[in-house]
Amino acid sequence: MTDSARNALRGARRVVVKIGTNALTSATGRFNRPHFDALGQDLLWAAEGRELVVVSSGAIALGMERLGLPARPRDIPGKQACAAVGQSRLMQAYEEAFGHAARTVAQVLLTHEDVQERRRYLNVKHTLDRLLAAGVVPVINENDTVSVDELKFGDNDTLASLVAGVVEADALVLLSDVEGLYTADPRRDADARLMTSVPSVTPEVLALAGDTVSDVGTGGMASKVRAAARAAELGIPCVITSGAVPGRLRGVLQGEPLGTLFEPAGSRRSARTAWIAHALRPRGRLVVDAGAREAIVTGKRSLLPSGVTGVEGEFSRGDPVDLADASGLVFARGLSTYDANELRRITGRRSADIEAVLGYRYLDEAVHRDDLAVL
Ligand SMILES: Nc1ncnc2c1ncn2[C@@H]1O[C@H](COP(=O)(O)OP(=O)(O)O)[C@@H](O)[C@H]1O
Ligand SMILES: N[C@@H](CCC(=O)OP(=O)(O)O)C(=O)O
Repeated sequence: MTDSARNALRGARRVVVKIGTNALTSATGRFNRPHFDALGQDLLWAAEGRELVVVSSGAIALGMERLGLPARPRDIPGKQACAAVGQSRLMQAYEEAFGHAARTVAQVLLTHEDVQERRRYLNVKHTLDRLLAAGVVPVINENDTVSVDELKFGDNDTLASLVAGVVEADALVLLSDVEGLYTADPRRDADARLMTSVPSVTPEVLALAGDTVSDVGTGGMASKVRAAARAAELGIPCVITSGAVPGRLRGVLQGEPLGTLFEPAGSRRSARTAWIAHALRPRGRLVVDAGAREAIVTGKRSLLPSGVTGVEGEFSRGDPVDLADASGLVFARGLSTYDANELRRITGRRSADIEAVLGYRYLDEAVHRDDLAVL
């Protein structure tokens, strides 16, 4: 499997590359321009004959430097102000790196809501598709200046994996300041060994990755492993490797055994199912009986009101809801056909009774199969 996944990387036509703050800055947190220029060469190489999407961090670090701040601000407005200053510096650097080769870049700033709401998700997808068709390299970052805490992706590793799903990428490469996932944090443990491949992300694998120890990065290795797991689940191979060593990206896309490869799960889930499973925040929860759970998980059927035993939370039509069994275990996520009050009134009823109870009927299903993702 590892060999075929490495070969798949060589054949990848649409690639998402995430560049972490640590890959752009020196140990003192300053923008490392010579290093960025070398990285730019790798990116240009990657963009040749492929569709390349860059997800780049660095706005806050570059803004901090320009504003002369000694440490990363802890408060949200402080971070937002740094990002506003740093983002234009960051784009200027990408403009120059790609401009030398007459390649065009585009700035795309996203918040969680942009991939949470179906209409906006499609807007993002269509825009990115159009940019790629025109040979443009989108450079994406979180829209730090407008996003508030609850809306934040939290880290650009998550954003990159969501973007990989949105554009249905063939490969995701996360560039950090380490060679990949080690058996322990290599900064703290000299005996830590590099894992060359991860067939599936188990709780043991997740436990290897610590939180960030640097002042400039936010996600740490743990967020990279989670992002890699999400990509793998979408059927997208993901490699974590070093952006600090020139040529690593090139080598990975040539199928060389570099970094840590997270092997893709067998089948590729449809973009829509992936969006429901991963990009949405549930607004409520439907508790279902054992028969309904069985029908959904094994029979790949819709959820009917007759199988619903409880409705928790307040949500509107079309909102994402978790589906839980009687023990509280969440096993699926979907879009509710009815709002919470409507569902409470038709809970346990046959679909044929919906109209008599509500006076109208949208669909027979509480959650339609097409709007359901089993987790
Ligand atoms: N098991 C591990 N393997 C590799 N790196 C680890 C591990 N656990 C913790 N880390 C730390 O995670 C850091 C990378 O995360 P982060 O600082 O968020 O980088 P970035 O800015 O690239 O997103 C590494 O420098 C390393 O010290
Ligand atoms: N959006 C922020 C980066 C957030 C982030 O995830 O940083 P990192 O962990 O370095 O990838 C910025 O541009 O500074």
